[in-house]
Amino acid sequence: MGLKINNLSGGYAGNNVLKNVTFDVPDGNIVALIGLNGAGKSTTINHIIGELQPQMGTIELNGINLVQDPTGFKSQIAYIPEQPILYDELTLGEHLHLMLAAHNIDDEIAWQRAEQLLKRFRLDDKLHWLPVHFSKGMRQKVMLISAFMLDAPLIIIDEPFLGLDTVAQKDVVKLIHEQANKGNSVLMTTHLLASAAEFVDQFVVLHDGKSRFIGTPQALAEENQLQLDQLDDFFDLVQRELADES
Ligand SMILES: Nc1ncnc2c1ncn2[C@@H]1O[C@H](COP(=O)(O)OP(=O)(O)OP(=O)(O)O)[C@@H](O)[C@H]1O
Repeated sequence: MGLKINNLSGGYAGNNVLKNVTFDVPDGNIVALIGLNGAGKSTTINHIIGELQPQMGTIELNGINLVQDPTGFKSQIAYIPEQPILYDELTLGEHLHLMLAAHNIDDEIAWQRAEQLLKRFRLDDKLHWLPVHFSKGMRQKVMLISAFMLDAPLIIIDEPFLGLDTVAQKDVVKLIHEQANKGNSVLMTTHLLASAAEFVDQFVVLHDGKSRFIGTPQALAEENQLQLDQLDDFFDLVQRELADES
């Protein structure tokens, strides 16, 4: 089933941002939410993680409605924010244990997943390190490990490549694929359209709080008379269109 967003309108007190946003992230699919700055990507994610209350519409994950059963809904989500959130006084190991406890996961398998991820990101000998010792990219990797070890039905990643070296970026793409291959849903935001086009199933283009296009990378490229590897030019076209309209 996966994530179903139906007719979502919402935003912040006194600022209605989203207008009738509808899209799905089916099981095993990778969907990238894209749009210019201020289009409403973070606002959509804030609604999905339950930080904002919808004015209208529904958000369901595997048949569980966010408003009717917020705990059941949120227990199915792993979320990686754009800016890492770490506690200064907790070591890397303690962060991972805290995340597992918060998700009520206490099993050997989850910890084995964490150990594999630590090795993959070359942090396996740094479990005793405090955040003050981490570089920006390492902080981002801690967030990635904390989220991917949960094996959640829906993983949400805000700008997955931000601050990562090219080796780690490739690792993230592999991890995203692995999640999808297990049948989990992946929702991400990105400004790197041509790179994302290589591995996402669908793009959802948000513009001014509305979903303006939903389809495969191929379809988005064709609609805009671009090659797939030219998709980074898409927003230049949108900007030009907006300038012509005004
Ligand atoms: N806390 C807030 N209170 C009121 N309005 C907000 C708040 N956060 C964002 N907005 C407004 O909501 C609109 C959508 O912002 P949002 O952060 O969702 O955009 P975005 O697509 O994530 O942009 P970016 O690419 O810059 O991250 C913007 O007009 C913004 O000014």
